[in-house]
Amino acid sequence: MSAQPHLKKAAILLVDDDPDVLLSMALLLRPLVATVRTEKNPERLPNLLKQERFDLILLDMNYQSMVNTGNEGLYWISQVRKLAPQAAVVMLTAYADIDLAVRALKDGASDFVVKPWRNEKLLDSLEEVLGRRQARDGTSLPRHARPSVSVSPLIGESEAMQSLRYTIEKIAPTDANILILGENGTGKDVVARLIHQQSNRTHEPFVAVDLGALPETLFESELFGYQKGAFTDARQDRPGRFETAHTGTLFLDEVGNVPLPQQAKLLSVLQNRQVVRLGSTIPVAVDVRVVSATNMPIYQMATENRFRKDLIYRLNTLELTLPPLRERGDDVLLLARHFLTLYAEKYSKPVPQLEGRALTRLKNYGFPGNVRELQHAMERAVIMAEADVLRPEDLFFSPVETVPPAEQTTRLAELEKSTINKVIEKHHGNITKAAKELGITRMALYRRLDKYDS
Ligand SMILES: Nc1ncnc2c1ncn2[C@@H]1O[C@H](COP(=O)(O)OP(=O)(O)OP(=O)(O)O)[C@@H](O)[C@H]1O
Repeated sequence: MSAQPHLKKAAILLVDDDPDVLLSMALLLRPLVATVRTEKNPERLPNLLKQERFDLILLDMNYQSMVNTGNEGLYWISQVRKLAPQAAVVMLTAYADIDLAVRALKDGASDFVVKPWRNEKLLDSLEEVLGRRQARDGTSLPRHARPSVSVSPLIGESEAMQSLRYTIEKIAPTDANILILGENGTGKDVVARLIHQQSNRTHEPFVAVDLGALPETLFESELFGYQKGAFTDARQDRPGRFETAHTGTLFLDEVGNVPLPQQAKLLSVLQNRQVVRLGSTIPVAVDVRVVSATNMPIYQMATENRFRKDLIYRLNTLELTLPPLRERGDDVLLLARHFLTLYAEKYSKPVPQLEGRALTRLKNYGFPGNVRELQHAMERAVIMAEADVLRPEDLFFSPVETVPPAEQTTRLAELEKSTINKVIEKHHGNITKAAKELGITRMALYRRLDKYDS
């Protein structure tokens, strides 16, 4: 165990306009701290704090470019407290500024360090501040580490779901890599988080990467990190997701979308359990449990040489397949009621009742978009429902899930055309009355009729 366990996991930002101070602090801290950033110009703080989350900010009280009253320091404490309330602030002050340091403490700083500092003393102070902060708000220190990851409840009492829950309980604590298969919206993300939550790594980081949304060009820098100068925009060293997930769980979502050349790189990191940041030659050991997920037919892809078999074997020490919603029997109703209650509360509406024809419609629908589609349909129903009991018409199942876009447009146009014809027939060809019933102007109705004629 490291003598400074909190420092080891922390992300620290150093702000001082003296480059020598920044350099010597960074040299001292880098070997001991997970992430160290330095910033010369305090004006950049608001931007930096929006982009990144820090556990501790070491802030100088005086800046030469400004009036030397120490008020700049106090001003910046107040800004940090607003923009990054989770971060502890430690002030750097000159010996003569002790009164000011005391004011800084009153304004919310956690401690102060007097320049010139003694290295051991500085490290002790930072470690102590980080420890106190963790005890206070129960957050563990690395950016992504929380006592437990936030997980939606896994609802379902069908046999398939009960057996899934049992399997998760059994495999979560094993540390084996897990591949989760299943159609879109079946709950792969929820299950990945649950596995982390029930694992021995629960207090360590859970880091999720959507590989489907990651452009090929960013794959390496995002996953493996980079060293300052590795490419034009690499202004600072940055750890990748593997390093950030160190000692925790890395969730590789949409792993089936990774192109072959990147698959080789991923495989090599998983085999060697170390990453080399872009622009560096020094390997960094990483201890991560990898949970991955995909809705692609990954085994078929392997037979077609579109996915590496050896990579599958690294990922699927254990494998889970989530059943589609249409195979979960009455779970559809449990989930529907769960989402109706959830959204009724969110939108401050009464919980609509689900019975009769609406219930039948729900039971008979196939849910190609699975739980996500059901969730959206229930949210919409809560917003649109006009009575206490839902009607079948209140249940809108997205055609997007079932019909390709071109066909949808044609279908909508057909629906519109037949509705217009029916209304005109009903009014025996009286365009004024038909337009009124349709809620459009006569001109608009004529334009529609022209369009259908052409
Ligand atoms: N069993 C469940 N109980 C409650 N909510 C669920 C359940 N399964 C899924 N959900 C909810 O449905 C939505 C979709 O789930 P999730 O994102 O986990 O699916 P996914 O399989 O990862 O989808 P994709 O393949 O598109 O990434 C989420 O809002 C999730 O909270």
